[in-house]
Amino acid sequence: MSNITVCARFRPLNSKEKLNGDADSVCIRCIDSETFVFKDDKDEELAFSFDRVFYEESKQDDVYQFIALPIVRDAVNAINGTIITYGQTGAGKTYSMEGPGILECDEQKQGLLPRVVKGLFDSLSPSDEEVTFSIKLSMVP
Ligand SMILES: Nc1ncnc2c1ncn2[C@@H]1O[C@H](COP(=O)(O)OP(=O)(O)OP(=O)(O)O)[C@@H](O)[C@H]1O
Repeated sequence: MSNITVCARFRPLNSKEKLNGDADSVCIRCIDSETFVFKDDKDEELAFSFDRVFYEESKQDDVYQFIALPIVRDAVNAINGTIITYGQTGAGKTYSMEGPGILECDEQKQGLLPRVVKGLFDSLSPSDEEVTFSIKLSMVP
């Protein structure tokens, strides 16, 4: 795998979209876990491939395991990593990064941020007394 991993994630339709009948106009068709087909307004189909495509039913933990866990493991060995979400408003960036609520939410729905913090502390080996870990956290709102 290259140094940069690029994934696509589709969120489920919300209740308003379902009421509007938007399910009929979904223009994405799954091919496999790396490729989807996008049907444009001229009904032309274009295939797009990524390192991984997370479809509507994907779990927060699937996203963590694939994207963030390798970065957490590297971070413990002093290798920098960055996770960036990109997409239009309402696409699910905050949900993927934080979950439905950063302070309280169902554990299964926790996003990358709380999982990374937990993963980081879980990865530190307390048995090796020769090694000192220093963790600094900064956030850009
Ligand atoms: N994978 C998902 N499963 C269930 N609900 C989701 C998912 N992704 C997003 N949502 C819901 O969709 C709505 C919009 O998501 P979110 O706020 O994360 O979008 P955003 O990309 O951060 O938007 P903005 O750029 O406007 O801040 C929220 O109500 C969120 O809970």
